[in-house]
Amino acid sequence: MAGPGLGRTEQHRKRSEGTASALLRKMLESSSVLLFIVFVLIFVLLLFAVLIRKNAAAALIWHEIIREKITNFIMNQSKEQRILDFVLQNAVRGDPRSVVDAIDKYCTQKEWAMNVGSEKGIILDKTVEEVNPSVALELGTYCGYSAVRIARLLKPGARLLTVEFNPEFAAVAKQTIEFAGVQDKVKILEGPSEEIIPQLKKKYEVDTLDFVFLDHWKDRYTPDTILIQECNLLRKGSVLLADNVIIPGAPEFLKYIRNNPRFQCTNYPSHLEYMKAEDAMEKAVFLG
Ligand SMILES: C[S@@+](CC[C@H](N)C(=O)[O-])C[C@H]1O[C@@H](n2cnc3c(N)ncnc32)[C@H](O)[C@@H]1O
Ligand SMILES: [Mg+2]
Repeated sequence: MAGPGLGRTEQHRKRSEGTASALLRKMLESSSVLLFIVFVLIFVLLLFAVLIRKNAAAALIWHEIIREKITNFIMNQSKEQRILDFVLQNAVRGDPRSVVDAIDKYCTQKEWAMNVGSEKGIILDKTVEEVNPSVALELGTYCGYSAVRIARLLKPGARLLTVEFNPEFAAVAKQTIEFAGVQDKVKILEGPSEEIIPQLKKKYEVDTLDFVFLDHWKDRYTPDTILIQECNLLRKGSVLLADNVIIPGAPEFLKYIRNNPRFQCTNYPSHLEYMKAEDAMEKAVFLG
């Protein structure tokens, strides 16, 4: 009688041991899977960190997509609003140079942004001083950084028309420009460049443009340069300056403008705003 009873207990014990070891095995298996995932994640993050340092495209994805979206979500505020807040708190009202410097400081130390930046800004300044325009056009206003940079160099009575199709960016730029005290020289034209350019003559009383700064989406550089010519907005000696011809890059524009006998081109090697990656600006003088 005792034998079979003991056997059942033994069987039960063995079954329990079996279940426990299966559970342990499962736990070990799942924890090694977890460990493997953690290692892969760390490896991907390290790889990405190296890529960010070495590769401008990876850095832009990190700054413009991943980091910016996370920060916007946490702070419930756009990066452009943060740039404006920094300007309002750190620059001097009515002093355009301090506005430019504050934006450069924010974008160097806190968050990357697509302003022309301090290094290429010097090329922009020199070109504006050289041309000394009465009427200037900027394609791509963003937060108003380059608009303030250009406007501060304009002679009395000269004006800058700056085109921006993103209403949020245009609103930030308006406040930046007003704070810098250059609002009398700058007019923000809200809308897509392809719609605004044909309106320049009649609606905005432009005869010809002395200076054009191309800094909007790169695939619009060529069609908008053609449109500007078709609308008879250039005179002999008008100067176009195109930013970011290397990064993000405007190869089609470079091909078009350098092979066009009506333009004389000069390339100014530089670096992508707030980064070490190589970039350049292309100047094109309209020969008539
Ligand atoms: C690189 S950012 C301009 C930066 C600015 N020039 C600066 O240096 O401070 C480009 C801007 O062009 C605007 N944009 C792009 N394509 C456009 C178009 N076809 N018409 C009007 N705005 C455009 C974008 O919304 C963006 O704000
Ligand atoms: Mg640019």
